[in-house]
Amino acid sequence: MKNFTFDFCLSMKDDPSPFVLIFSTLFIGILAIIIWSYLKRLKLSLPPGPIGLPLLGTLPFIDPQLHFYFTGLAKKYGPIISTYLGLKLVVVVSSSSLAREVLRDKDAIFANRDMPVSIYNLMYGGQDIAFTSNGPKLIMMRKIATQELLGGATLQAVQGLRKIEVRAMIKRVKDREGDVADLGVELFKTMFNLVTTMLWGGGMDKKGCAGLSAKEFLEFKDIISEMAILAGKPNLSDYLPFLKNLDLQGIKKESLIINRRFDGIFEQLMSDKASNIEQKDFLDVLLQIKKSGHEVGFTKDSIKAILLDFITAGSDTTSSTMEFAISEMLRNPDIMKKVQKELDTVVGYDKMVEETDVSELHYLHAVFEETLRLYPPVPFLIPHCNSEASTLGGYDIPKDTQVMVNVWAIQRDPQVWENPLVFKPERFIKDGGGKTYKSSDFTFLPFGSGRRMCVGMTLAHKMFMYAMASLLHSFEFRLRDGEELDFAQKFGMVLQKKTPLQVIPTPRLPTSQLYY
Ligand code: HEM
Repeated sequence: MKNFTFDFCLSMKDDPSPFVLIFSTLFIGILAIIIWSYLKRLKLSLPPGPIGLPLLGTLPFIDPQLHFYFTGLAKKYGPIISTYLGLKLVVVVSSSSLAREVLRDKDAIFANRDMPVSIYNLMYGGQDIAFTSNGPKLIMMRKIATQELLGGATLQAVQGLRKIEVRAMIKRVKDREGDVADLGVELFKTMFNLVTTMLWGGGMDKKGCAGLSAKEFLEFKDIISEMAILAGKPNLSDYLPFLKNLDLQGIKKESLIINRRFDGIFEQLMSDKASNIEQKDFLDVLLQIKKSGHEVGFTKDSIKAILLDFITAGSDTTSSTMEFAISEMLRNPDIMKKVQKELDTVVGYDKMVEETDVSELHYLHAVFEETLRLYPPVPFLIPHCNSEASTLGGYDIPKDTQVMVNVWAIQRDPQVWENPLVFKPERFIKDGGGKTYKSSDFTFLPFGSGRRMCVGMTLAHKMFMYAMASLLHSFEFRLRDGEELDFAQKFGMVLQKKTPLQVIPTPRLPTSQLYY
């Protein structure tokens, strides 16, 4: 042993091997990074939080169910915490006053995004709306989206499309009468079809839908869910940039595979468009803007990224909200009865729900808000990032910190909400002192607030109300014998139910013809 050590040292002295050179350079580099980040931290007054290990920070200790993890830390350290995940400083705010500071008072500073490797590879280098940095290009993209696709006038004009999709869903559920229906899949399919029809004039089962068969559609549902999980998954490459090229968890590889699946479809759609100028939909508008050489500077890839943004942001969020709402109503039959009583009064018993009925359904609207309170589909918003050094709650926040607004915790804060864990739509009824997601007190912000606020809020509201009203007016639902409701969640960029909601539907309306 003694000889071996001696020989090794001698051989190093004489002629250090490349391995030894690489190893020592790496070691010195990492040591320098650790000392540098430690000194940097010492100079600043950062929010409190767990320190973690050198280099890795708290990365080895985090629970992938981040909404539980950060809410637990807030209980220990207070409403603003900071921690290093690897080399990245992450700040999480969990009170309405701090949310106001991020999203209103310092909105212009905190409106950038911190792009994970998964999104970079999924979204064509992050050229979509959700990951474009704050600035003129973002303002222009949001303006096009709200004016051409998601604004009041356009949404009014495509009311007929919503009717087609919702009625098709009712028919599909009716066909499962007495059998098990997977409501999660049905609701997702309805939203997916609606969004894709608005985008390029075709959902599943329609000509021009890029040839998606029923089997391929189910694969797509899984892929979109997978994307949301991937995008929310802590990735070593995001937190330890020197590991980026190693892709230790395979997240980059998986993201690229998903991107290629979509890319094939988008290429097909765009070439179909070139030979078909009769239809006018969102893709036409984007292609026209690209052709006109508009200052926003759309490329083929940025158009694909925007399409993907709408498919992912638009389908899962709304359908997952509906799934949680029905689950809560199955757990609370009195609430279900109240909703159905309201439907029978407003709509009647001898016809199907029309979208024009929806504005009278105040109790169902309260169910929508209460579901968004307890199960916000985007529990930390899409993480924000600051374009310059700033402060929050009096603490220093260095430039490019990842800032997460813990909507999950804010909307369950016992100081704001009485019995916060109880599902109680009445708290949103006006004479019960109700709040609304459009109000600006920052205690209820499922769609965010400020310049990065969700652009699909009105569509989500319309679809939730119309689809839920139609389902609950048309059917009674029950679980299979001996089955229990499960409210466990899968954390990702979009929060989803862990076990899909499968129920047995029984028609409520007097004649079968109404369903077809
Ligand atoms: C219940 C349904 C929905 C919820 C709860 C929801 C919530 C959110 C939230 C919290 C954000 C991030 C806000 C922030 O980072 O500050 C967001 C962004 C976004 N949402 Fe939604 N959303 C829903 C449905 C939709 C729909 C239907 C669409 C479009 C079809 C859509 C499109 C977008 C887009 C494009 C962004 C990015 C905006 C930006 O970064 O500037 N969302 N949404």
